[in-house]
Amino acid sequence: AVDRDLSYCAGEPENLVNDACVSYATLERLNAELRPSVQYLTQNVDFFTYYRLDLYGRECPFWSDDEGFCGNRACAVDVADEKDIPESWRSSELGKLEGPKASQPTSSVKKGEPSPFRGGLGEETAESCIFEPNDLDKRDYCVLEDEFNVKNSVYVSLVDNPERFTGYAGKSANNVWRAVYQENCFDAQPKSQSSSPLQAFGGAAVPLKNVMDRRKHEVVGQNLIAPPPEEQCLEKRVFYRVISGMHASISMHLCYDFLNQTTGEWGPNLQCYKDRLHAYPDRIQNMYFNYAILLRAVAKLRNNLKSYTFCSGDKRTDTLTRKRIAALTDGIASHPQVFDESIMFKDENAILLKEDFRNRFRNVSRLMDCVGCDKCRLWGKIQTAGYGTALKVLFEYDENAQNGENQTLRRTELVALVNTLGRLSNSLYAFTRFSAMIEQERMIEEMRAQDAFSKLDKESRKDAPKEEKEDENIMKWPEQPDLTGEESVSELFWREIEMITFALKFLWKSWTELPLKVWRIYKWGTAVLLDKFLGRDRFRTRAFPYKHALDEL
Ligand SMILES: Cc1cc2nc3c(=O)[nH]c(=O)nc-3n(C[C@H](O)[C@H](O)[C@H](O)COP(=O)(O)OP(=O)(O)OC[C@H]3O[C@@H](n4cnc5c(N)ncnc54)[C@H](O)[C@@H]3O)c2cc1C
Repeated sequence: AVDRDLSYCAGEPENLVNDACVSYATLERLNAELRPSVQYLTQNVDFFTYYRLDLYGRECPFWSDDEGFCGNRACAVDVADEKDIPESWRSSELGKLEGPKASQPTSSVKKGEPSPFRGGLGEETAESCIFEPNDLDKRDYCVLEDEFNVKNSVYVSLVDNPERFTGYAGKSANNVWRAVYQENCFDAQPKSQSSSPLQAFGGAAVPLKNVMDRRKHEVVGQNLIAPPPEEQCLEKRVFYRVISGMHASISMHLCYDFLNQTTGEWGPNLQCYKDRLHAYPDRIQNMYFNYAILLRAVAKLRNNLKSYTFCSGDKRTDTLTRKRIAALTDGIASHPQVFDESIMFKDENAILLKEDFRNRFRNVSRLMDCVGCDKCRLWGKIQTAGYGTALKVLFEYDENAQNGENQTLRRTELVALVNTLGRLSNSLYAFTRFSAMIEQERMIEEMRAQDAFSKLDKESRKDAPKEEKEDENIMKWPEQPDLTGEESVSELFWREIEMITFALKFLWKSWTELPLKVWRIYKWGTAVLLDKFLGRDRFRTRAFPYKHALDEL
């Protein structure tokens, strides 16, 4: 087990997060600075607090798992009432659309092109507010929610459905995690579509048995799949870090917002944290790594988001939302870059490797339909979409492109990206809280040990002979070096003064203690006489209270 103070946060450059260009300490500082901004966006700004998704309509494309469904109340999702949603996002508005190609004003739709929409949207509703293409763009790293699918999609308030402990566990959860990690088993030579254990996106679903046969990749021990060795290429290491960091962040949340089944109260569960994360510093490192790549992706969107249409139906709200997100992107951009994506996908296999990477990540996002708990599925989908969007921005976007050259993010992507950053920000915060609890626990244990020691010490002093204790009260003559005959007058004078002072103190002490001593001697004498009179021989063992003084004489 690694404690925070052993390997983390001691400053740069020794404590860099592997494969990122930033230390733990810097990421923690950044999080302290940016957290209020991220919290505000994800808790208070409508654009980021509602997510539209097909929560119940999609079947797991890889296996059938009828028994894996979680029936706990904590697994349920409260669906938002459409009345609470800005008008331009409602089904009635979405229903007016036909095509998938509506675009943000900054995208590459050329002037004079026919409108992609069939129905009139009303003056207040920009086309860009309602688009959500339902076909996969070749640059996408995840299979996005089809917001355009009016029939099956629902709006969910992310504030009312926080990610936390649900009790979802067992075979179903384990199967999903196992399949997610198996996406990391890249072949030696990247292939474009078919090298994934689940078959790349678009391929036929593979039965679970085949997926499970891949267990040969596993190591017996801590992780479901061994992390790729350091000598493996950066891209494969990054893939693993992203999924392991996401898993760690989910575990962090369920441990931090845990249901105490005895008291019915929600709160941090330190043992849960110890079991799942504290003992595995690599998992925590991957969580920090994810925070770094999310920060970099959001910073890269800085220019892009300046002209984004937020579609609340109210221009003032849109302007405020834009200002809020600009405060976040500017805040990140005011610090040195924390991750350098430009060094990835550079060698001769780059194109195939990137396609393989993308297909595998799409499969991870599709696996979220196999999660048997609604709440977990909701947050699983948001986070895979958030990481998918971050990867797309990192590897497909040009930071310095002019308006319109980069593909504009869909609402689903941007909401997922910012909420995933919010999740990681919370995870880092929870990590510092858990670390503080562990430190507190260590200090309490130390104090207990000290307490036990001093009790033992007291006991042994109690058993020591009384005379020794009383010796402490004896005044000792000041120690003075022997006279050599060469002392100066002033030295002799001060020696004398010291002796006189001591003698005066001694006299004072003797006089002030005299009544107490007389009382003690009187008590001792009467007790001895009484014992003698009663014929008891206890007086023989009764020590004279000033025996030591007599001994000295
Ligand atoms: C997508 C998804 C979302 C979920 N969301 C929630 C939720 O919101 N609330 C909730 O209560 N439960 C949620 N769960 C369930 C939760 O993640 C666990 O699966 C469950 O609590 C059982 O935990 P476990 O101890 O069996 O280990 P799991 O977390 O299931 O892990 C399985 C195995 O993976 C390995 N492993 C664990 N963490 C890492 C890591 N970071 N890096 C590498 N390897 C690792 C270990 O070998 C471990 O034994 C979710 C599950 C999934 C698949």
